[in-house]
Amino acid sequence: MAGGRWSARSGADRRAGRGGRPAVDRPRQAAYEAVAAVNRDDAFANLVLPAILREEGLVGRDAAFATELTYGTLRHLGTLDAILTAAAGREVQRIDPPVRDALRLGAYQLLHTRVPAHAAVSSTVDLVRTVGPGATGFANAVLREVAGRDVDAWVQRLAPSMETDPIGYLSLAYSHPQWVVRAFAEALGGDLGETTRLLIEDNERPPVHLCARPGLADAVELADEVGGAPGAFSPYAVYLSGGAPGDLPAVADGRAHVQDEGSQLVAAALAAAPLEGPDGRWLDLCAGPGGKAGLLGALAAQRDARLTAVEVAEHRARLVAQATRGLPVTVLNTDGRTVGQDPKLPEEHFDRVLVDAPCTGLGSLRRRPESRWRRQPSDLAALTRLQRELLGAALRAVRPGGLVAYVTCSPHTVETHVTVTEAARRSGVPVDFVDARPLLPAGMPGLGEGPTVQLWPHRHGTDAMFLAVLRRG
Ligand SMILES: C[S@@+](CC[C@H](N)C(=O)[O-])C[C@H]1O[C@@H](n2cnc3c(N)ncnc32)[C@H](O)[C@@H]1O
Repeated sequence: MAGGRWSARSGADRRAGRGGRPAVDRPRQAAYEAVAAVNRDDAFANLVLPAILREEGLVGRDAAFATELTYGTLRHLGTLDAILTAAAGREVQRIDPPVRDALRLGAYQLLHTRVPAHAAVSSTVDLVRTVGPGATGFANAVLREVAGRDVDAWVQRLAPSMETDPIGYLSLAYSHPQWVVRAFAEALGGDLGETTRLLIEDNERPPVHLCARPGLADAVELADEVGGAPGAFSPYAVYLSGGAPGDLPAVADGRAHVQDEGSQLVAAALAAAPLEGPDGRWLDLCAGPGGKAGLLGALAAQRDARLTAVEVAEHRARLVAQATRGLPVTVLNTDGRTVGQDPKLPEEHFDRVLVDAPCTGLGSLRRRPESRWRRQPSDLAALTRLQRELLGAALRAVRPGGLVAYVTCSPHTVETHVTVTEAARRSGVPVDFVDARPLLPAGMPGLGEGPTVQLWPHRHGTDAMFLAVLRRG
């Protein structure tokens, strides 16, 4: 990622106005730098923003405001761009990129925050003065036009009708690419009301969840310790109300790790599935950075089992080793598809296998504000091929009678149902679906007809994790 490039000019140079007076306040400057790095350099907001906040020495309310502006602007980019195009009278893509990013931040403040309109306009014009000095008059005029309506009125003016073009309407109104809206609607059985609730949830700030590692921490006690609340579904989950989770002693000393509750549930489901015969050899075929391996490793420790955690990317394999220190886990930095070729990955050897496959990540858009704009439908072909190959390798690795859990953090049916059905069909081994619903906590609502399970942000407060559990015959 190219996040380091944001600081090519010093903060003082960028901020100095006439007479050395700081022209732009530091949180807005930081948000601008982050949004520009994401749009210009393909940086990731969750990596670049913390670096900028550190470099600028922003903490507390200033850091929170910069974060809100950055994430909000990136999430709402589609709607903001449509509005800016209309307000500017020209395609937003034809506006000079630094001025365009400043306008996006200004429009976000006008339409989605309580910042008074005059402050949003004047601070953005100040910003434009430093990044595109010839465009201050243009920026002022565009933002005054934007400020003339609230966001609902803009959507009403610009979006197609919900009756004749529901996907187009939802895409513009809730700032998701059309192909993503279509994929969500399909995965939700065509229910556009539910699709709308999902899109709204995707634009919210996601909560931080901790996983209290079984045998090392208790969720209720950990919730008391960190001032959080025990999770609604996972017995290991703790909901944090705020603050930096990395600073918590429980995380620093390995009793807990940061992990979405949905990820906890699908990993724990593999461990909970009934199994006859030996149960000591567990395999995680796509382990980096080690969230699910951390939970499975802790469960393995309680059951005298050992987890082999495979990760193809070297730096991510190192993260897995860090995340599983002290647990009965062997980390292999290799390609999971080498089952049967790598002596450490023999065929018909493992009792329980997790394939947490690389995917589009459309189920965790809340956490990665830029990813909805970066992902393309054309990504699907290569990803689904890799998913099929990895699931095929898992089915070779598992012993007859053993279990394979196939997991994605995407609800796209091509990555979920189609991949599982195709991989099982091509595997050449007998495979049965295990009903995954009873493997999740009793009473969990909205789990559908089975045998697979799809979790949803708007139904469960989790990422949209998909789970299929297969038993090799
Ligand atoms: C969705 S992530 C896994 C997340 C992880 N299970 C966790 O809970 O932290 C998929 C991982 O698979 C890895 N990967 C991609 N292709 C692979 C392959 N052929 N063999 C093994 N790992 C692979 C990626 O580098 C990435 O770290």
